[in-house]
Amino acid sequence: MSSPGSAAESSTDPAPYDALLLVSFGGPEGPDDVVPFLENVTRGRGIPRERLEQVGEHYYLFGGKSPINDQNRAFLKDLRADLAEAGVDIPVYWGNRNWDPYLTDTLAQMAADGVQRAACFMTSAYSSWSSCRQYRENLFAAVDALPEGSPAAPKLDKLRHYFNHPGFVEPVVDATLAALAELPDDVRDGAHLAFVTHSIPTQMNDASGPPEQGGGAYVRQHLDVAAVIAERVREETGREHPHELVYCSRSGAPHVPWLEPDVNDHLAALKEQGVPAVVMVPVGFVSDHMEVIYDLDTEAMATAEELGLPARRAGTAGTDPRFVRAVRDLLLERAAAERGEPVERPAVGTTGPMWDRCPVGCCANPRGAVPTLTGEREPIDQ
Ligand SMILES: CC1=C(CCC(=O)O)c2cc3nc(cc4[nH]c(cc5[nH]c(cc1n2)c(C)c5CCC(=O)O)c(CCC(=O)O)c4C)C(CCC(=O)O)=C3C
Ligand SMILES: [Fe+2]
Repeated sequence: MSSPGSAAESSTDPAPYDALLLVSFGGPEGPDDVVPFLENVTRGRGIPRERLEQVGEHYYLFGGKSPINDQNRAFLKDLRADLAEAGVDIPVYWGNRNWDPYLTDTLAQMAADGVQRAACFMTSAYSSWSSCRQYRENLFAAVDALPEGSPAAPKLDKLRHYFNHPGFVEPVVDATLAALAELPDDVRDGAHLAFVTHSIPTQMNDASGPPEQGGGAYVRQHLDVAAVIAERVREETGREHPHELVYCSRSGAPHVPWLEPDVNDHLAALKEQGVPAVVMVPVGFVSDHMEVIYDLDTEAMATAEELGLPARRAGTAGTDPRFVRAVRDLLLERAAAERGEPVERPAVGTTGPMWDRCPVGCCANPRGAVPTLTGEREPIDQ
């Protein structure tokens, strides 16, 4: 952790950055948006039609509206307030991969506003093609889509991965403690912690992280942070709750291997083993978007109920002030680093602070090379 008076905390200077860009996934805002949104997400992906119809139903169950855009609006509001209060003078923009405001429109606006160099914060904390590199491809495509003769696009940098930043982890520790506290007294002590993240194809996990580290970064990063949270929970409760990493939201064709076990199968296995209760900790997600409110709160909770397994779901980092502040800290840390000043890089667990620029070939696209921005060499193919 940085101490008072450290370079990272005393400076409020965002230079060389003159803008911050929140990069997210996007989601439908009403029933008419659901099909076009799903088409945007799955273009060229070979996801079975039945799966798409099912996922459409998840959205219709919530009025055709994903919570993710409102969550990003709330985050932006708090982030702008945090920056203003700390005296960090910088505009904050927002662009999505799959829905309005689209990154292409946001980049055009930033160019028109004369932004020279922007730091990008992604609402996705871990390494993998889906959770990191694909956003970097989206940034390239957004810049590439600027019409001929329009003002030059800003230079873009991605703020480092924050899955192991204390500002992301500590809110999840507290949320886990709160969920444990909600369990009935007679089952709490024996409860397991089921850390949940988005399943991805095993091949995508194998290709995650820098090639010279042998891949598997997606799972490794989750295991690292899960161990940290479980240990922090042990410190706070004086009791060790066994923990596992499990997965939700598998899509893709059945013959393609994805990361397992699925959270629902895991709940059944826990019941079978005589485990008295479980807390699901959606450590792979930064806010309570559709994967959380459908796949966990609706589906997995129904599974737990059927099994007669007492279960609670821990909250996500969301708009916790510590998480909002982490964005400010990451911005100022990177700004100082870019100015050549010494910086402290807070990180928990065993992985250590992540790089500022993704190495060449990091998180390879399973479908072949696509140019990206914000890496060590850009724009690059793999
Ligand atoms: C790792 C990961 C994250 C976490 C990191 C991050 O946050 O980025 C994430 C987030 C999200 N995924 C989301 C929605 C969807 N993801 C899909 C499909 C897929 N996700 C994948 C991976 C991930 N996804 C993969 C490998 C696919 C298969 C197709 C492909 O290779 O791309 C599909 C298609 C239907 C289906 O098959 O489920 C939908 C609708 C939403 C919005 C939720 C809302 O609306 O509230 C969010 C935040
Ligand atoms: Fe997804």
